[in-house]
Amino acid sequence: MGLTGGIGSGKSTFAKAFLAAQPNWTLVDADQISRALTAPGGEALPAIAQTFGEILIIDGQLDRAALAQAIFTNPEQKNALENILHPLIRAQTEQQIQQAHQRGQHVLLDVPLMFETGYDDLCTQIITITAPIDTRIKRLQERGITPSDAQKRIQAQLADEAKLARSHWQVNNGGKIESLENNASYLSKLLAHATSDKK
Ligand SMILES: CC(C)(COP(=O)(O)OP(=O)(O)OC[C@H]1O[C@@H](n2cnc3c(N)ncnc32)[C@H](O)[C@@H]1O)[C@@H](O)C(=O)NCCC(=O)NCCS
Ligand SMILES: Nc1ncnc2c1ncn2[C@@H]1O[C@H](COP(=O)(O)OP(=O)(O)OP(=O)(O)O)[C@@H](O)[C@H]1O
Repeated sequence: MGLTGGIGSGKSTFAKAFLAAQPNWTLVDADQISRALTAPGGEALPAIAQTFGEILIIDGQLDRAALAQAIFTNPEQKNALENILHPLIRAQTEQQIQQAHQRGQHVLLDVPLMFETGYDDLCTQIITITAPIDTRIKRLQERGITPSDAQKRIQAQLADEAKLARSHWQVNNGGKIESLENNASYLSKLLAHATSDKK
């Protein structure tokens, strides 16, 4: 089952509530995989240093804010970073999905760039979380992301309308967090029932 939505839409919050209701499901999270690849000692760091300069890595730690500033203001730099990271993220995602299936678990696959990077091929159905852009910007601000940085990332992503045209389920997260959690729990039960004889 695929899960997507623009930055700050509520994917992680939804995933947590979805999984809490279904112990036989596991989360595969492309953002988490990407962060592990770029954490100290991460597999992608040497190539990032070579392409963007050693200056971006301080005491083994990637300067994520500086790299974000570089890629979200320059499409060529964004391509260069994606060319390094996306094949590695894809390989690890497929590996984690395979391992989960071998354990007999169903997978909730959280990928912010689901359609942009063709991960929809891996999914039988896709849930898209939506919320008005100004609401998302406000929520992201509480997480320390400035409105202008949030706007830049939103502009680098497929619009909600295009995501919804290729999705099976839309969950609106324009309201209270409890309402998102209730919808996640409801949908997880519905989908677990529908997929009870499949992986
Ligand atoms: C630029 C980086 C270092 C900024 O790190 P930061 O800690 O600020 O953000 P984080 O990785 O937690 O991502 C937060 C959100 O930003 C958005 N985002 C990240 N990368 C991209 C991208 N290439 N295009 C569009 N949106 C993106 C996503 O909505 C994501 O959920 C980091 O996002 C990165 O390495 N991006 C490239 C890899 C990628 O494409 N990841 C996202 C999909 S798998
Ligand atoms: N309905 C809501 N009301 C208030 N705050 C919310 C609501 N839903 C999510 N949030 C908050 O908004 C922020 C973004 O939510 P979350 O991390 O779940 O989104 P995301 O889509 O996973 O984000 P990202 O794209 O950055 O990975 C979090 O701080 C979360 O606690």
